[in-house]
Amino acid sequence: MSLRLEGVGLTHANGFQALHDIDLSITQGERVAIIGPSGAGKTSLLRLLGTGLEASAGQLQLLNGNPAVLRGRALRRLRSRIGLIHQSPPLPPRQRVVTAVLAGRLGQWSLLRSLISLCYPLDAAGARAALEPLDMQDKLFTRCDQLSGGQLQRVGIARVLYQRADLLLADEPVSAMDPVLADHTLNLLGKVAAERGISLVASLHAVDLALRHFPRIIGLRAGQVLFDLPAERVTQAELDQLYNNDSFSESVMDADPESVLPTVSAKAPRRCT
Ligand SMILES: Nc1ncnc2c1ncn2[C@@H]1O[C@H](COP(=O)(O)OP(=O)(O)OP(=O)(O)O)[C@@H](O)[C@H]1O
Repeated sequence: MSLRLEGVGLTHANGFQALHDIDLSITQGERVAIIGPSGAGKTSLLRLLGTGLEASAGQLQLLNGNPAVLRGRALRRLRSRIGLIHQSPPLPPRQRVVTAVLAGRLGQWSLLRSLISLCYPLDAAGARAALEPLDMQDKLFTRCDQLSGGQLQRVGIARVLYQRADLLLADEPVSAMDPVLADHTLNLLGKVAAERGISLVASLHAVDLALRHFPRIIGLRAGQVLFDLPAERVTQAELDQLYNNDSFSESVMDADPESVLPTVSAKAPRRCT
């Protein structure tokens, strides 16, 4: 069992309850996409699974450990086994790509080795190997503040690949990538997870990518699981219910079509002739 949640709730520091009574089991090796409207709680759930936030109710088991009772070295060891891919990787702007990737193993190295690696890359070949499948090897010594959003996301992914985590969590991992790169990157993550027999849990706004790359889909809405289904059983009706937004659909319905259409078509990409 990679993870199990029983009656889990999450209340943020300001008192807002982002997750309600979540029951969920993900077995070793499963690949699961979490989809749902903006504000549904996808990031909150992934941060909880990444031990960045603590559940305010219920029980959470991660890689057979209970993060709520772990402290000090035991908690650090659990964290070092979880690879968290951020939508916007929090990388120091002046850091070189090689150092950012090698930081994936800081939690597994001794303090001395970690400090040396931060100043002098001890395993540049390992970092290059992690960057290669993402076509980023030529940026090995580039500073992070000289990368595009999609390139930064790929560095964040290379860092987690280098980490060799036992559980992969990804929050909108391809949101800044073009469609071809996004497809390639999700293929790669799925392949790595399958080869290593580890679970991959990713939040995605692109429903087509979720359905294509993940065998199991969890629909999250207003902090609750609306459905948890094999990808082939997710229907259009389920998606309509998941993304239903009364305020927007009413305002679009009420609007004069003439006033809406020109705005939409003005944004649409044009074919080259
Ligand atoms: N640190 C925080 N403090 C207080 N409320 C928060 C915090 N982080 C998120 N929230 C609230 O929790 C709810 C869920 O937010 P979350 O970021 O998990 O949603 P999401 O599904 O990832 O959204 P999006 O798709 O827009 O990224 C939102 O209403 C948000 O305002």
